[in-house]
Parts: sequence; structure tokens; C-alpha cells
Amino acid sequence: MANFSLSQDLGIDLGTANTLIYLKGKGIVVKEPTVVAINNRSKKIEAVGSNARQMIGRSPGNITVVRPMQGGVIADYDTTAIMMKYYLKLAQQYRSIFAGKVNVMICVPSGITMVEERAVIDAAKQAGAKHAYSITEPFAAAIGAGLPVWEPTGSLIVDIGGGTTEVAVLSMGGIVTSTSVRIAGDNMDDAIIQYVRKKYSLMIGDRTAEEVKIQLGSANGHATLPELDVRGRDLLTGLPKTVIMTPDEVTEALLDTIHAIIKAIKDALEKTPPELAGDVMERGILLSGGGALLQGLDKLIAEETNLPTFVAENPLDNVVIGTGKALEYIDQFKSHANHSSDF
Ligand SMILES: Nc1ncnc2c1ncn2[C@@H]1O[C@H](COP(=O)(O)OP(=O)(O)OP(=O)(O)O)[C@@H](O)[C@H]1O
Repeated sequence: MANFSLSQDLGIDLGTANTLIYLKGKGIVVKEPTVVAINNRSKKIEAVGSNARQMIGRSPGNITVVRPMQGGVIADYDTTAIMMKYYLKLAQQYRSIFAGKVNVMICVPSGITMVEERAVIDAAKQAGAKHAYSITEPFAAAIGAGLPVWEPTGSLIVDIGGGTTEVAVLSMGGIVTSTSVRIAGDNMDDAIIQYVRKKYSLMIGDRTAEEVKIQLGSANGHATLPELDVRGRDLLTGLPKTVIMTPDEVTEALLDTIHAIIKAIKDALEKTPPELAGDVMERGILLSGGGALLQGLDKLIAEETNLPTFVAENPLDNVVIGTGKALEYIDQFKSHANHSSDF
């Protein structure tokens, strides 16, 4: 019975942008935005996930739409715990009724402080988990992408999420060197907002900025679309206005953020021991996380580092798949008493 219950444990990717839950034997059972809408008067939850995300920038004064995770860590503890409880309940529907109370493996950024990590573990327990174990995001992403993390060879993974970019060189089941910066997809959206405000005196919302990035964003000015209508509020007249943007403009807006990400990769490479650097030269860099989908980013990183660079097959799902697979090694995590610097 104990083993059966163990096979029903959950892997959680509590991301800045998206929360995913993986159930061993079933796969991904929850994949929702990390967003909660709260009624200011009653303090009740109005919506969670994609329903709440639709309300961003559109809610009336009595509803606040919260993104409780910022920069990969908990920014609003109570809301995170409520959201996690909601998602755990959704995931439990897929578990056997004979399964015991749930254990969870939850991923955290490698640059997290012990206090921030404790908050994640506590939130998971408050949400109903019996035991909660943590795994670092790049390690989970590497397992999820099928890299040979347990072998004596170096693998370099770069996970570009909404709030953090994690770069890690892994070998023999551990992280040899890593760099974690709180610069990622959200900063790209902010950069587009600032660019449009400065160039066109146009105020656009977070969701519009993200849409512009996904549709028109690229690291080299070569997007699939030639241009895009971008709607917002004219800062001079206060009236709605549309401007037409081109891929070159978006590339210009994203320049600083992209270079900060490339700098993080170069910093990690500089810290890599020579033998492992040789392995990385041979195997190349694997890009994961939603930010890896930015058009042309793989080519630019390859040019800047002189290393072959690939985008993972499922960049948005790697971390949770790896977190779920890590449940098979849960005993190793248990011996680390809820947190582990090696993983
Ligand atoms: N096609 C795309 N092009 C560029 N960016 C994209 C694309 N699709 C998704 N993204 C971006 O990827 C980010 C979300 O990625 P992901 O779900 O991996 O992050 P997360 O795990 O929630 O965040 P973190 O790991 O930082 O806590 C968002 O910023 C989103 O805008």
C-alpha cells in the first residue's frame, strides 16, 4: 500500500507565469497560469488560473488580479497557498481514491534563499501536502529534457521562465556550477511596454506586451509576422490608439534583456571546470522554459558562445516532467530534510 501511495505523489512546477502539476503514471494533470483574482470586499477568490488571467487589466475596482509569484519566488504567501490548494484539489481528482495523503516534489530556482525555499515548502503543506520536497529548476528541467544528468559528463541547461533565467552545468547527479538571474520573460514584456510608451506615447497592458513578444518578438528581427497592430491608450489625448509595430522594433526593445540572459550564460561558462567545458563544447547548450521559444534566440546564443544551441522539445513542460520523474528518487530528497543544495 505504501508503494502504491508513493506512485501517486505529485510533481509541481510553481512558476512565475505558469503552474503545472505532474502525476506519475498520468502525466501533466494541471497546466494553468499562476494568477488569482480576489474580491476586495468579500476577500473571496473570484477566479484562478486562465479565468483569472483573462481579467488582467480588465477587472473592475472591487476585484484585484494577483500574480502571487514574482522572480521565481513567493511574493504573496497567502494567495500562493490558496492557489496551490485549488490546484492540488484539481490534481487529486486524477489520483486513486486508495492513495494516501499526497507527497509533493516542488521545484524552486537555484538562486533561492533558504527563507524563500521554506516559504514554498510551507505553502505546499498548508495547501494539503503531507510532505513537500524541493528540487532546483535547472536540475528538474534537465531530467525532463532527458539529459544524462547522472552520468560523469557535463550538460549545460538554460531555463528561461517568466521571472528567472537559470543556467546550470550538471554532472553525476549534481549541479557543478550555476547562475540564476531574476531576468526573464516578464522583463521582456516590461521592456516592450517601456519602448512603446517612449516611442509612441502609447500605454499598453501586460497581456498586449506579451502578445507582441510572442507574435513579433525575435532576437534578430526575423519574426514570422511582418507587422502587428498594437492597441493601447494614447498618453497625450487619453484616447484609444493603434500603432503598427515591426519585428525590428521589438528586437530593439528586447536587446538589453536578451544580453543580460546571454551574460548569465557566459558567467556560468566561465565558472565551468575545463573537463566539463569540453563536454559542453561537444554536447552544446539546451534551452528550456517559455522564453526559449523567442524566435532566433537559439541562433544568437550559438553565435555569442560558439556552442551548438538547441531548444528542448517541450520547453514549457520540461520542468514539471523532470520534477515528476524526480519522485522516483524521492528517498534521496527525504534524506536532505526538505531542501537540497545538490539538486
Ligand atoms: N512563443 C514564445 N515566445 C517568447 N516567449 C514566450 C513564448 N511562449 C511563452 N513565452 C514566455 O515564457 C514565459 C513563461 O515560461 P515558463 O512557463 O517556462 O515560466 P515559469 O516557469 O512560469 O517562470 P519561472 O520559471 O521564471 O518561475 C512567459 O514570460 C511567456 O511570455
